[in-house]
Amino acid sequence: MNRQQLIEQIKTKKSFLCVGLDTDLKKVPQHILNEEDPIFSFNKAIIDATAPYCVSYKPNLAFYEAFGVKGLMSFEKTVKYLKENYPHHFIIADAKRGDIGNTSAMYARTFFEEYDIDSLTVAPYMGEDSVTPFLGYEGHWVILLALTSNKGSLDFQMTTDEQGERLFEKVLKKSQQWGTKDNMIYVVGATQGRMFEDIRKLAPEHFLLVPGVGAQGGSLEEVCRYGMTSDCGLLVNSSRGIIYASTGSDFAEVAGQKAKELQEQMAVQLQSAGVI
Ligand SMILES: O=c1ccn([C@@H]2O[C@H](COP(=O)(O)O)[C@@H](O)[C@H]2O)c(=O)[nH]1
Repeated sequence: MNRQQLIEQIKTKKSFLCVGLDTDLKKVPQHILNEEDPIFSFNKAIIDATAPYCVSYKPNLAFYEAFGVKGLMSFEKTVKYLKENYPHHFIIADAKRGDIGNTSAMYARTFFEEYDIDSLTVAPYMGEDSVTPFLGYEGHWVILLALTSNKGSLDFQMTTDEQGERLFEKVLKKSQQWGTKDNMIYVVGATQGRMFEDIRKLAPEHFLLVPGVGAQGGSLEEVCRYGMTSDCGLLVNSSRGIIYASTGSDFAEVAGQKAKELQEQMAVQLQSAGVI
């Protein structure tokens, strides 16, 4: 999916919601565990219930790899289900990859050729040759970690050099020599609040993937106030806040309601920013 198509989807659906498929068998309703492929069954129900309200899905690979080959098969089935039934939803593989060049090239092959997923999260800290192998795929995106939602973002990302430049700022500047707003998105945690102002000084037009609304307590309103652009420029993720809103037999219905609530708040933000 290219940038223009993503923007069209956001405007049509009045939503920039990304539903996180962090499927944890310890948290899914009991009856799902009787299914042949419980992870896929859970995902399918969540996807069918939330698809009208979101533009994107983000399976986090950790939740699939934790179950070895079986987990990867559930991941593959989920991606295939999305592509066949909801081809206009932007798929993010949250795998936080990145290695020396030839190894990154194999990761790129996995996600962009084998699975043909729209985008992949990548860690920037091994530098240019670890990121550029992901950038040669038309219609596919690198989502580079810039300023993450966790407390540990203070440990490295917020540290400054002698000139007072913070490490996340260096990442934003340097990486724009490798990729463009048409193939690179940055991760900025919703918990970073007003820091979106600083991010926008360096990346005024890039899309931002924003995890941290919901379970981590980030504010959608604040993210929009400081981070929204005239094209929206945001994909806001919620995983646990949607998919585990109910652990009963009504889990999918309640997930749909939660996604709808977020979509309605997003429509208000898009309208007041003049995006729609
Ligand atoms: O800075 C980051 C980068 C990635 N994540 C991931 O996003 C989701 C958030 O899940 P919630 O349940 O909505 O908190 C999860 O997959 C994280 O690994 C992040 O939270 N922060």
